[in-house]
Parts: sequence; C-alpha cells; structure tokens
Amino acid sequence: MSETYSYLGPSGTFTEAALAQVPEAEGKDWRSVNNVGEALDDVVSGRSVAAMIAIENSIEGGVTATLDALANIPGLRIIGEYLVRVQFVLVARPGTTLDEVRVVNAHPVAYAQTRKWLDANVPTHGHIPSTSNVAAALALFENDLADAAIAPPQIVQHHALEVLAENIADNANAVTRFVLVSKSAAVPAPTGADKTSIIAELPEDRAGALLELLEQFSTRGVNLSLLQSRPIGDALGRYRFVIDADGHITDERVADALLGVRRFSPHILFLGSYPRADKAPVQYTARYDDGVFLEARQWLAALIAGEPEA
Ligand SMILES: O=C(O)C(=O)C[C@]1(C(=O)O)C=C[C@@H](O)C=C1
Repeated sequence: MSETYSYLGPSGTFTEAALAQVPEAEGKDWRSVNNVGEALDDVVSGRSVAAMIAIENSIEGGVTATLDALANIPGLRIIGEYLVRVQFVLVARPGTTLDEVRVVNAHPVAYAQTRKWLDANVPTHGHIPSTSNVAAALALFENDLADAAIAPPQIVQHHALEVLAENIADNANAVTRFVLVSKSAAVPAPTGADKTSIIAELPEDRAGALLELLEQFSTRGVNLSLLQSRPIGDALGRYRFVIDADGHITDERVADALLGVRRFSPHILFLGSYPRADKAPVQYTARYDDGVFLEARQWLAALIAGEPEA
C-alpha cells in the first residue's frame, strides 16, 4: 500500500502548499480532509503516515483547533515545520459587484486576517464559516447563501470566479506556520536548528506557578518562541500551556529543562523535536553548552566516587 498524507483540502489550500514542501510526500497519495480532527484521526488510525496541519498564523495567533487536538489526542509527534506566506482575494460568481456583497464565506482564520479590510469595505457583511479557504470559494457554486468568498489568489486559475478585490489581508506579510504530524516515533537527529514543543499544565492555582514553569527554561538558557495558554476545559480559569523551546531534546540544556518541567508539572506532553522551518541555528550562551553540563555531571560522579577535587 502506498503511503498517504492527509491535509486540509480541497486542492489549492495553503495546507496543500505546505505539504508540497515535504520531499518525502512527493509522488505519494494525498488525502484531502475537512478538518484538523479528521487529519489527525487518519494518523492515529494508520490510514495516513502523517498529516499537515496549520498551527499558528502571524496575525491570528495559534490555531486553537490544532492546539486543542494535539493536547487531547495521545500518541502523536510533530516531525516537521513549514511556513507558507498567505495572501487573500475576495472572489464572487461572475457578474457580482462589490456593492452587492452582503454575506462572505470564509475560513475563520482567513476571516480574522481580513477583518480590517472587510470592516472598511463591506461594513455590514455577514460571515459564513467554511472548512477551508478553497471550500469557501467552491461553496459559491453549490449554493447562494453567500455572495463572495475569501480565498487564495490562485483560486481563479482553476475555477470560474471573479476577483472583486486583491490583497485584502490586514498584513501583506502574513505567514502561517504548519506542522507535519505522525504517530509517536523516535525523534529525528538534531540539526542545530531545531525546536522542541511541549504542552504542560501548572500544578495548582497559586502565585508564581507560571513563573516557576518558565524558570525551568530560563535557568538552563533555553529561549522560548511560543507560549500560548489554552483552557483545559474542565473548569473556568484552568489552563494548559503550549510551549515551543529553541533546541532539541538531545541538547543537554533542553533535556534538563524538560526534566525540570516533568518534576514540576502534573501533566506534560512531549510533542516533538524537529527542524525549524527557517533553519536558523539555535542561539545560546556558552555556559549552557552540552560540554558544560557533561563536565558538571562528571564532577558530581567524581565526588561520589571519592576522587580528590581538581
Ligand atoms: O490551508 C488553508 O488554505 C486553510 O483554509 C486553513 C488555514 C488554517 O487552518 O489556518 C490555513 C492558512 C490560513 O492562515 C487560513 C486558514
């Protein structure tokens, strides 16, 4: 059986563009799904070897459906990170003019990224959420509930739609970050430009608990690139934290920080260590180098063995 990769479809989504960056997926079966849960379920059930899912947008922030699914579905690993520049156009059935637009189909994350433009140019619009950017546009052919859709610019190359407005994103440089997720597997070897993702809960509701969580990283010289709280869901005011740390789990400072979180947090989930999309080498101060940790451990072993101190 050929290997299958799941992605949010239909064909033409930014998620598909992210999957196109994965050399291992080239020439394999690509399965278009309707939501993140379905994509991850494909991985859990073994229907697909991996799924590409959006995790963060530079304007809208964390994709909550993804962060919550990763927290709640056991046995998954992030094995890669990919960036896609996102741009949007407003499209409609041929013949529609902008002043006729009352209702807009849009994926919620795309909608959030184009709100300023919509508020300025279609101030009284209503919004129908879609499962993806391409699905938003294709729904215009299936029913007339909406007059226009927010879609990727390439949509008009494949479908008979008219562009009513270009570059409608609130930030022309918006980027969405995607991750490739597989079943739990051994972590790939470090590249020197890696990221480690975890989700951790705080021990109890007390002053300084979050600070203590963050100290696990700061005292080992580990920089964080993402800290996002998500409600655990069982009671008001209870949160878990999604954390991206610079470095690889086999880096001594990262491993030591994770051990610290493990001792402190009632629930820690390791999501993976994987190469950063921007390939930027991890920066850290020399005193947190692997060699310094190893030397300290050797010193301890020597003390225990009764060797005289150098
Ligand atoms: O991949 C697509 O095109 C999508 O519709 C999904 C998605 C997302 O899930 O965040 C991806 C990127 C954009 O920022 C908006 C929507």
